[in-house]
Amino acid sequence: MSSGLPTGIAMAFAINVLVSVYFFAVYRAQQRNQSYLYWSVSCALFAAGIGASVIAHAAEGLQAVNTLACLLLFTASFGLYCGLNKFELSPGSIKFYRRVRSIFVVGSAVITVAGFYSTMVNVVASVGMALMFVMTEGLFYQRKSPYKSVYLVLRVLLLLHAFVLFLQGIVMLVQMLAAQDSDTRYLFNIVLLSHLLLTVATALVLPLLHVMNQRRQWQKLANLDELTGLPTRRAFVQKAAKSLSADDQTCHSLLMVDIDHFKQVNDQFGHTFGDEVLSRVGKILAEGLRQTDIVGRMGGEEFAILLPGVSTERAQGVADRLRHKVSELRFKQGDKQVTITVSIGIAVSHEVLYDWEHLYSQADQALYSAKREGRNLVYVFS
Ligand SMILES: Nc1nc2c(ncn2[C@@H]2O[C@H](COP(=O)(O)OP(=O)(O)OP(=O)(O)O)[C@@H](O)[C@H]2O)c(=O)[nH]1
Repeated sequence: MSSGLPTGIAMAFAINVLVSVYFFAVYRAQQRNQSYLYWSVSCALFAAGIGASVIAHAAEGLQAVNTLACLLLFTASFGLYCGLNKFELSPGSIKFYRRVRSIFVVGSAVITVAGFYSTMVNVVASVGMALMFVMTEGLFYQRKSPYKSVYLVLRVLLLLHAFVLFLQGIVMLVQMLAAQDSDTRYLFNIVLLSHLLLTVATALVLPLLHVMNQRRQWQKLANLDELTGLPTRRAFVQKAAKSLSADDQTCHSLLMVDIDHFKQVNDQFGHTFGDEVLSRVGKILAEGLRQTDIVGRMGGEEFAILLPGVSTERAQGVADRLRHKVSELRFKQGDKQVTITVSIGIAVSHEVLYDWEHLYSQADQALYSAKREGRNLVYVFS
């Protein structure tokens, strides 16, 4: 061994032990998220595999230890796959997992058998691990994620490591066939280096991504109304104002929808019944809208719908359809059937960069007129 090799090995060993302990600590802190446990075990196995291969090299002839080292390293690469397969940001399909598990079982058997042919075992292990890293990279393939660029770092490192492992396997095979014994330590150092980069990247990137994703989900939940699952007033106003300020639409229609005599509904049938009414009306309003339309619960029994690029006539048609659909709802209360109605006020912006407050106030006035005129009506602000 050159003087550089033991240093590289010692570093790889130490870093894998450290990262293993670190992942285990994160596993305990992160409500026992299994991905971290897999990665912790995977790093511990890498460290053990590195240790075993050092022993096998130091004492020539310990072929069984060399085989054990290969098995440990191969299992470690499978552990990395398993952790990412369970990671909420890159969940793999069960079918794909079963295939990879079969490859792992077959690969382990082949390594064990190849262990009887001294050098062959290193070739098989190198190629097997390369395959495992390619499979792991496959977990990100075509996956939609808001953190694509961060994942790109991991993907590149996974493929790079797979490539150098594969190269190492090929070089060892050629040497074996040519019965040569030239120096391949430079390649081994490159393998160690690329693995080191991968280990450090997973240790830094994955927990960070996890926290970022959790924060994103909490934000999403905070923007949704618990009862109806629709955006809250704040979230709706934010989205609507953004949509209004976009200059690619010529007009926007805002519909303010309010359940009629909802206080009576609550008083007569109870708050739980009132909640069910709100929930079902929310569903009806959200149904059949386009992707660009925005619906939200403004509070109490009031909802709002913004229809970008929709003129007065079409908005009136949508409002009439919704009003009709709500009036067709049937709520069971004992042996009675209860029906409800809604009033809708419409305001339409005919200018680009129409002010949100302005539009909202006009739709509210139209809604007030609909209520005043007898309810169960659609009224357009004029
Ligand atoms: N069940 C239930 N009731 C709610 C909720 N939020 C607000 N309310 C009730 O909604 C009712 C609104 O009553 P009002 O503002 O007087 O309106 P209304 O009775 O519908 O009368 P009009 O709008 O004029 O037809 C109140 O009784 C509130 O307590 C909720 O989340 N669940």
